[in-house]
Amino acid sequence: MEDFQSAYQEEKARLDRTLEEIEKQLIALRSIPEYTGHDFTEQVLEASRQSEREQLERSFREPYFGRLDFGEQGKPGTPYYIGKLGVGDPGGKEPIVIDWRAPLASLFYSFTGGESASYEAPEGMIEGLVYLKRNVVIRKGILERVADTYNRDSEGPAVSDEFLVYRLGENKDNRLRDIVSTIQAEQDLIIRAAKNTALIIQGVAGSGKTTVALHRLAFLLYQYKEQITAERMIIFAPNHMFIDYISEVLPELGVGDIQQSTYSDWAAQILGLDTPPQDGSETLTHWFDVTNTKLGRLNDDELPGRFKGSLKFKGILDAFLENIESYCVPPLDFEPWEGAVLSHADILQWFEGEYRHYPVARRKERVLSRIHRWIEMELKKSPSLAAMKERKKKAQQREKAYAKKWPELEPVSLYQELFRAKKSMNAGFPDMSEYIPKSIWKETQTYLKKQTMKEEDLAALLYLFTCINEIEGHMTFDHVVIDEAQDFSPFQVLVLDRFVKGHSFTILGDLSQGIHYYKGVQSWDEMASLFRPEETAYFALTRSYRSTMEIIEFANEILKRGVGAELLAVPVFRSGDPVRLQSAVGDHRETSISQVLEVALSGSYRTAALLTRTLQEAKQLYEYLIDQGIEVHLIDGDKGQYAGGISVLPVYLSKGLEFDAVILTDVDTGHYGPGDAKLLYVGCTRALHELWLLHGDILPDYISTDTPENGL
Ligand SMILES: Nc1ncnc2c1ncn2[C@@H]1O[C@H](COP(=O)(O)OP(=O)(O)OP(=O)(O)O)[C@@H](O)[C@H]1O
Repeated sequence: MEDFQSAYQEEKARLDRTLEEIEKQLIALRSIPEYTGHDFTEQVLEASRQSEREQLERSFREPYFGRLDFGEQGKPGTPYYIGKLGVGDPGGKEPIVIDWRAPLASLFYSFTGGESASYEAPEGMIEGLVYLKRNVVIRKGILERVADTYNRDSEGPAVSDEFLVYRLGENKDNRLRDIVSTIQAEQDLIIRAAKNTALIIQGVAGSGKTTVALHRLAFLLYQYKEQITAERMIIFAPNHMFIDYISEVLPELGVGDIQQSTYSDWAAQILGLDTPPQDGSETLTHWFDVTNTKLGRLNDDELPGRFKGSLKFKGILDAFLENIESYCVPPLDFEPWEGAVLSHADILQWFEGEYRHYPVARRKERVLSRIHRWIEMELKKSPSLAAMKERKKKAQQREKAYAKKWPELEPVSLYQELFRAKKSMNAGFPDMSEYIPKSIWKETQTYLKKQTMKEEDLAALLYLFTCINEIEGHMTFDHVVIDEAQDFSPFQVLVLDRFVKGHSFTILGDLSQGIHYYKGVQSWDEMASLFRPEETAYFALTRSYRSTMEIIEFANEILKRGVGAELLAVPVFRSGDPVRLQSAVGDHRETSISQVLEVALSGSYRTAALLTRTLQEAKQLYEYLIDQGIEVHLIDGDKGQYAGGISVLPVYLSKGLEFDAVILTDVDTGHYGPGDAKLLYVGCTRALHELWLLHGDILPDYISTDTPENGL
């Protein structure tokens, strides 16, 4: 207690000094009048002062969160303070606060106890001793908590989890938060991994994948500031609501302007489509239909998403395009008017000779504009103005007709051509129908005729785009994050790689949460095979930070029994209430649900979710609760924003989100079949503190009934 008091006093004094210094710097900066003129250099200087002012203001509220006492070999320990942003000392050599991304700060995360410690600095490996690792909580400039997670002078060599457990026990608000003060060593390795690598991360539910990926972006921007820009980095997330849910982490880390998109939105923009095809609620309802027991047992050739996401489909497109150059140029001379002839041989020479370095769509464009210029030159040779006019009119019509004889070199038209019936295909294109499963070929042909497309077609369309067009500089990325990557297909990633410099990817997901069995991957080897071994690195995160031990153990049991999974989540030692099973059938179903909701929310929890099996049930429950005067939000897959509070949603839409309390309804064999263990696993692992399962008569056999029934 005495130690704690003195540590608190010591930190209080240090905080006062730091705040004083920050204030001094702020006053100095604010005293410089704001520049509003037109001189470019001055404008740049003003922008930099403005950003410095904003950073100092943020540092003033929370200057740092950690202290590390470190001494190089043979030297005594020096205290270093680590914050979300570094604060320089105009008068001294050492910064007052070290940015969490700086090399020395890595020790704060990677040091897990033991005799010596080292970190990689620009000048080489630095070795020494860690004397103290201390967490401090400062809110609005006030010191709230001091907790030592390692002290060389006290008993026990390892770094304690106490502060982490305290942090995890807090209730969450509506958005995902940064974790700079408690990044764990295994997460830090991922955050600081080298840029030009395709990182593939398999992480159990709640292992911090999304959070870590966002921190990695902030790190890369700091570490490679000369080579990369925020605008050229992108996070692909499963839907707009998820983008909204994660939207506060990067600004909190002082990083803005990173693009956040769904694959569909991005693809639509590249392809110039007016509306991006989405996996809307209609498609999801189809694939998550409880009554269709056949759905979970279809093979890849019966699942359009998996077939069109496979490298086999890419092979079909390659074969389709293989000879495209040979049938691009129409096999005839061009004659704009009688007597003026541009031979087929000349046109071919332009297309296959002079312009051969360009992609085909560009070559077509170049050849056609050269023909146009040739016409203009020829027109000038006309014997009279009247003859010239006459020729021009004719030439315009014939030029148009000639251009139409060229195949349309545009991704959507080519894709439609691929699915066209043999008899109506344009000359030269090979018939690939025998290589595409009949049902998929027919279905795709039908909707393409109606000028509609599905999300599953986007990888192929983008691939066609990259085969016939050049990828311009403004389309490329310095780094790409793919979240929920188990739902991405190898073909999607292969196409994306064409837009990414140096295969700089962070690909993260959890195969145990692969509930969209109709698309995505079943093994990470499918992704790794897209890159050379030296370009990839694989990480596994097995520790789960979100839920209590009771919830993790319960969810693990579902995976063990339901899918025979062996790689299970290891909980952080944070204990809570037991998972509760509660019968809620027939007439009592709805009243039980609202009673449980009341109990679950009687504490200090801020967010709760009612997870139903289907969208239809979510809608009904939502109506019922609204009628009861309870304020709830329906999440139906089409919403762009996450409102927090109490949410009602089908379990398959809960992926990626988390809630203080989760109530799963209708957990019985009527709603969850033998193939639905992963779906329930996803639902259960959304809960931070409390989990309730409301059920009918027979529970699925992968639910552990060791958990006692808890009457209300
Ligand atoms: N080192 C950490 N310190 C504190 N909290 C952490 C840490 N790592 C993760 N968390 C918390 O754990 C929760 C889960 O994190 P996140 O959503 O990033 O995990 P995930 O692996 O993407 O989850 P899922 O796949 O289940 O959606 C979040 O509340 C996050 O703040």
